[in-house]
Amino acid sequence: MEEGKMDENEWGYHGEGNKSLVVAHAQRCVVLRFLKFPPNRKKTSEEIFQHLQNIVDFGKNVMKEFLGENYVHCGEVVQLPLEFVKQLCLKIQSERPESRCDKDLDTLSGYAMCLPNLTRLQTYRFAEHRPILCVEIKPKCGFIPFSSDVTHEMKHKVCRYCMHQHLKVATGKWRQISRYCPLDLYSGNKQRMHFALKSLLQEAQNNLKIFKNGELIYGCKDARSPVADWSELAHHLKPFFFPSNGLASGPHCTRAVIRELVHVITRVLLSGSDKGRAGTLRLGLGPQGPRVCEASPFSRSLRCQGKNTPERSGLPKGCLLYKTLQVQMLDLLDIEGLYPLYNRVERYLEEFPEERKTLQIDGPYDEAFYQKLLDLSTEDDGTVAFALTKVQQYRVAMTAKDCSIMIALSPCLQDASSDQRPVVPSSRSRFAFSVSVLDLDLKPYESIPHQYKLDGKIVNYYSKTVCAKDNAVMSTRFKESEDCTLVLHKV
Ligand SMILES: O=P(O)(O)O[C@@H]1[C@@H](OP(=O)(O)O)[C@H](OP(=O)(O)O)[C@H](O)[C@H](OP(=O)(O)O)[C@H]1OP(=O)(O)O
Ligand SMILES: Nc1ncnc2c1ncn2[C@@H]1O[C@H](COP(=O)(O)OP(=O)(O)OP(=O)(O)O)[C@@H](O)[C@H]1O
Repeated sequence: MEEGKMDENEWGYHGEGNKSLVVAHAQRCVVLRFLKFPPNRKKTSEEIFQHLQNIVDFGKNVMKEFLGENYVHCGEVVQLPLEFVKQLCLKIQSERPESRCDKDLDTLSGYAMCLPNLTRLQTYRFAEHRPILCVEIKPKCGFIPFSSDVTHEMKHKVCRYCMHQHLKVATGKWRQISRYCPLDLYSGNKQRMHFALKSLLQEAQNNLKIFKNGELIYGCKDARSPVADWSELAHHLKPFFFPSNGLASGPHCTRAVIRELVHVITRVLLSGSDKGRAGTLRLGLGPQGPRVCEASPFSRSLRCQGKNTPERSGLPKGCLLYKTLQVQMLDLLDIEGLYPLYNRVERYLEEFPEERKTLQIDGPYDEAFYQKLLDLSTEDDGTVAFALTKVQQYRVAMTAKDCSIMIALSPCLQDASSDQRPVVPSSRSRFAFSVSVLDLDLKPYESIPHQYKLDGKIVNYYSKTVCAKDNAVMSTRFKESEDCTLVLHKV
């Protein structure tokens, strides 16, 4: 960043999550990511710098190793003029969704992360003039816990996302239950993946966003957001998928465009485009746990039709979904098995608080930290070292369960070379694409008790409320089995 030249008018609000807020440069292909905090919980500049540096180090030393260097963009910590940050904060305030305003942008430290704008195709420093479509997916946890420490039988049948949906709707976070199930997306089975993506398009929540030329055109901010409009989305997408064809508008056109989008995204997700040195995933965790979630409308529909559970097509090893799932599976013990180990570390730290640094609880997230994560043993020898390894693996797994995948697509001519970028065909066009992963901030050690409580709350709510009313729920998720069958055939 050229400090003297920072002008807030060159930056615009781009998006935010629970812990950070992102602004994008109008011309250049970069974003600034600021931390956010509750109004009365201010941190010192030094603490904020260290927090951001830890995020960068964790990306470089851990996530790049696990996921591959082409997928992970760590960025750098930058120091900005305080006046610029203050003015920027005032400028963007009105664009922030109300539901995110419980936290304030950090305007006091002057530190932020500078990252490539992942809604643009990577490899370009400057924004391309060619149109660019970008789909952001937050896939969440793609497996059902296989740990023998799980005490709630329901957790072996229904995935956390599907159970959590019910609690989220009950507490007003979202308006209606989504038909999306992460296990369908991670299945590697094209039909299931199509179903998962179409379900995300129907009920995006915070799991799907679509950007055109860097601008958000689809996705909801909170439960008050208007219902998604597919015909408007199709209007935006039509020039990408049917560039020279006078496909009439109307429901037929909308369906055709959405189908193209779903098919292209599935192909990209199954591609192993990572040709970098790293990404040789050293975990090698095999498929474990059930293949399907009993609450997924897809598997329910198959059962209604008297069919067996779908074949496990499996994800290709090079693809980002496969690698992400492997990192998620570092949660070997489930929170139920992990929590007593966390308590062991806590007791140790109460006795020897000065050891917190040696144990690398708050960093540094270096090569040594990474190496310890590769120990997959689950034999508890009663030591603090064992407990600590499992705690750190759990934090990394939780990070992978909450990250997002960005797919940028740019149309390329039928015969043009793709500048060595991978290309995905659709029926009527071709796209150069890039896949990246974002929000790879290591989950804090302190969040473990919260995770433990939340887990119990999600399962108890689901078991007591939803299972008791199973028939009623069936009718809200998909009215009739024929209806669901129809949807499966259409995609
Ligand atoms: O616990 P979950 O599964 O609800 O995930 C939280 C997310 O909610 P979601 O279910 O995706 O709507 C939540 O997302 P939203 O703020 O709801 O968009 C955050 O990503 C949160 O992470 P952090 O505490 O900010 O680091 C996430 O918390 P972590 O559990 O990943 O710490
Ligand atoms: N490098 C990037 N390029 C383009 N857009 C980005 C980039 N980083 C983040 N974003 C956008 O900003 C949004 C918020 O960022 P991010 O997910 O990192 O926030 P967060 O607060 O850490 O999220 P969470 O709620 O999961 O904790 C993302 O959903 C994405 O749309």
